[in-house]
Amino acid sequence: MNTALAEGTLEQRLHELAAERYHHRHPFNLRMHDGLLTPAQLRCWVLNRFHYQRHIPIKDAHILAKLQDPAHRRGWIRRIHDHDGTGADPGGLERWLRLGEAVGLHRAELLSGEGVLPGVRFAVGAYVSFCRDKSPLEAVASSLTELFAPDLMVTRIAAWERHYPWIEPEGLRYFQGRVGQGRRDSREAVDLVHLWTETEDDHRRAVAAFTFKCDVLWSLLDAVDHAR
Ligand SMILES: O=C(O)c1cc(C(=O)O)c2c(n1)C(=O)C(=O)c1cc(C(=O)O)[nH]c1-2
Repeated sequence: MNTALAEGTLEQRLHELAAERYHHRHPFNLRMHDGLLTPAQLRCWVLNRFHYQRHIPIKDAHILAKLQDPAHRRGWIRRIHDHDGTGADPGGLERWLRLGEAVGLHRAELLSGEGVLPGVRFAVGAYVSFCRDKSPLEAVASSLTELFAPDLMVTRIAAWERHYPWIEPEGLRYFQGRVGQGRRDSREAVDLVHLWTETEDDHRRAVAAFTFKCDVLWSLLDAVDHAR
């Protein structure tokens, strides 16, 4: 496959798919951005998203174990540090716990995992299993939804500041820090996917992995949206 052509085609296809299927279009996110969620609904989202969040370093450890090149492992291991913390940085999971407190949850509630909805458990479990069982190309390609997460977080930060002033500003720190990390991580993942995409079939599998991940994120929000 012509490399330049393949790179342009892959990114174009991901943008087309994201426009249809990425969770920025989910009705729950649209209501969040319009300021229509109750405090209880926002708390439900934060608690259930923590279940996703705490499994990100676990799925990244599965990916790390597949990488043969030390330079690739050196890059990927940073993702685990970003979430779990290192040195003076408490890490993204700790910032998410503080987000929980800012919306009125106790960190013990988040850490216990009680209250995680069945649909969220299934969606997150499917993502971890996918990264454990599939090829490095597919596992890394499934992270490419992160190409679209930073813009969504910028929208979310503005919407929270405007519509939910009862949330302590400290709660926004996770998203504020994640915008830059997400841009960097997704560019690195794009480079790896390009490196490993040699055939039409590789291209098809990368696109399928991205589509699967859009469905994971969408299913998670479906479960939260239907919670009573
Ligand atoms: O808040 C969001 O909308 C959102 C989306 C995504 C994503 O698109 O996968 C991630 C995150 N946040 C996030 O915070 C995060 O750490 C993250 C890691 C990954 C991944 O697949 O490796 N996605 C995402």
